[in-house]
Amino acid sequence: MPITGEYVPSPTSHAATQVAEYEASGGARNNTMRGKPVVILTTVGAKSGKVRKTPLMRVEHDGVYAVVASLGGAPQHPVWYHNVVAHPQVELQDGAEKHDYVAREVTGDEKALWWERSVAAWPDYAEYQKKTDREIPVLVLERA
Ligand SMILES: C[C@H](OP(=O)(O)OC[C@@H](O)[C@@H](O)[C@@H](O)Cn1c2nc(=O)[nH]c(=O)c-2cc2ccc(O)cc21)C(=O)N[C@@H](CCC(=O)N[C@@H](CCC(=O)O)C(=O)O)C(=O)O
Repeated sequence: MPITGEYVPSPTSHAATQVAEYEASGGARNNTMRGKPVVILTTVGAKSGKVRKTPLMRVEHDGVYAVVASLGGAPQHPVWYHNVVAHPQVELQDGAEKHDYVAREVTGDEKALWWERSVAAWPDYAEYQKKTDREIPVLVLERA
């Protein structure tokens, strides 16, 4: 079910700009970070109910995606993580394709597998985890 409601762009200008250009070009422009592919996650605000869109590194395996709430290894989770926990029905745009997904946080062996896939896609995740005592959450997104 597509997410509807008032879209409020990120206050982080580079993120808001990346979302705008990515969406306006059907995923053809501003779709990478240092040459690696980026996806756009659409969530519903946990408190505001507003529509939020967040550029994230692309982690995918057999049509299943993972999103990594790294925030560069900051001590706190990114705000979008709380949105996904509160409203697991999300949308993800990967290039020209945008679909509905249901997100769930993974733990244990499943998290270890997806963490390996995440670091393979974006090696900096390993550095981020070394920077913080916070365990960086990984959420798996399966087609709704
Ligand atoms: C600044 C803040 O952003 P955030 O949700 O914490 O997300 C921070 C970053 O993760 C976000 O900027 C990412 O896009 C950064 N980022 C990545 N961040 C990651 O965590 N992982 C990545 O893999 C990643 C890749 C990436 C690639 C390209 C790029 O340009 C950015 C990338 C924000 O949007 N705050 C809003 C609130 C947003 C919000 O969702 N509010 C909720 C409240 C939620 C609550 O407080 O419970 C609501 O509306 O109800 C505000 O202050 O108005």
